[in-house]
Amino acid sequence: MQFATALEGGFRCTASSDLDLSMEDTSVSRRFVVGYALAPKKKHSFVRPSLVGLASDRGVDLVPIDPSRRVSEQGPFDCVIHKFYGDEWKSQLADFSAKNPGIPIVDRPIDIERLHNRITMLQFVSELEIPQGRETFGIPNQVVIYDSSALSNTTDLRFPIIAKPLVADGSAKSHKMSLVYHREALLKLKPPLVLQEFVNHGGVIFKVYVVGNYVQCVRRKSLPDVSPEKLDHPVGSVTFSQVSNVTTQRPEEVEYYERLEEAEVPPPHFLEKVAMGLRQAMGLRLFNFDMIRDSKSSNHYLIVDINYFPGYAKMPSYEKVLTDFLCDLVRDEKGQAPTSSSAPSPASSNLCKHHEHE
Ligand SMILES: Nc1ncnc2c1ncn2[C@@H]1O[C@H](COP(=O)(O)OP(=O)(O)OP(=O)(O)O)[C@@H](O)[C@H]1O
Ligand SMILES: O=P(O)(O)O[C@H]1[C@H](OP(=O)(O)O)[C@@H](OP(=O)(O)O)[C@@H](O)[C@@H](O)[C@@H]1OP(=O)(O)O
Ligand SMILES: [Mg+2]
Repeated sequence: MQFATALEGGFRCTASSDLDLSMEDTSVSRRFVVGYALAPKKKHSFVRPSLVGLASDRGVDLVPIDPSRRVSEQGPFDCVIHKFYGDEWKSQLADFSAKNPGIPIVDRPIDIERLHNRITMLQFVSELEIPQGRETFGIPNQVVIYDSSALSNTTDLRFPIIAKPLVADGSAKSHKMSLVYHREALLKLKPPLVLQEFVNHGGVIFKVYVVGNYVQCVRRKSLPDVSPEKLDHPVGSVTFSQVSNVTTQRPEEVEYYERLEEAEVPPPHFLEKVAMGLRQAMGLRLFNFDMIRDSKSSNHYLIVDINYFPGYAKMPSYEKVLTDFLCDLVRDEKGQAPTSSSAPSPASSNLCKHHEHE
């Protein structure tokens, strides 16, 4: 049974058994060290002074891991968070884990890897067994293409189609997509690809951020709808990349952004069900998913993408949400709370309490 708590636009789903847990009885005072392994760009965007400061005030020190050295020779860490790709990194973590079996690694590379392939990624959504209520969800019709010869054999899909690289490994190439208006244009694409039906959705995408049991939905810019007339597009296809990450607003887009801010977000109880279902199915605690509302049916939603360790800094109050998560993680693993630098007595420290925001 889950509970949802309204919190600054997001909500926290709490397993009922967690509700009795109290942080008041911490008997040992000590600080906790969270090691983080992130690429420079991610480190810059995520490990902001505001996060480091809040975590530190709550007894958690964020310490960088140098990926070029053995992880097991760094630290000691009470927990590791990471976003890196490749076998070398995986074997580093395996070595660390073997030597430090009690230290949580968020999350397991084997679970993260399923998000690096756009087919296995969305299989989680298709397999989710959640009683569908007023709101329903699914994924767009899609096929995987391994070979150019298969490009002429995609009669099951309706145009326009989005062609996405099969591999989603964080490289610039893996974000390069094409919106394809007609069949001849398909033949120019380079497999391996996923061809996905483009679904008109009013130009708004919902990014649903999950941090453990916490869920927050934000609206973002998306591709505009394609009218039937536009299918006669002379160009055949257009390429685009990371539309939802665009930060500059052009003057002619003022009206669009006003509408974006007013777009109705999916109901919290629905988001909670999908988010917690995915969290459980994937075994991941740090991710977001991109969801669009089908313009043809006001209650039908499609999940088009799932990202591991997304750009949390773009989420309002991310410092608090992430600090709560790290405090809970340490508490759950160690059975004790970290000690706040500003709270002299551990007994008086309830800074990591589950429901302090209520
Ligand atoms: N099936 C679809 N129908 C309509 N629009 C779509 C569809 N799939 C993707 N889009 C649009 O294309 C954008 C990019 O798609 P997607 O999220 O799969 O790419 P990505 O590069 O992995 O994104 P991210 O930046 O989130 O990692 C989405 O944000 C959305 O605007
Ligand atoms: O660029 P940002 O940090 O904001 O985060 C983006 C993140 O880039 P980074 O992890 O390399 O930083 C992307 O990861 P890769 O697919 O490239 O691995 C992907 O998760 C996007 O969806 C994130 O944007 P958001 O979905 O939150 O808008
Ligand atoms: Mg996306």
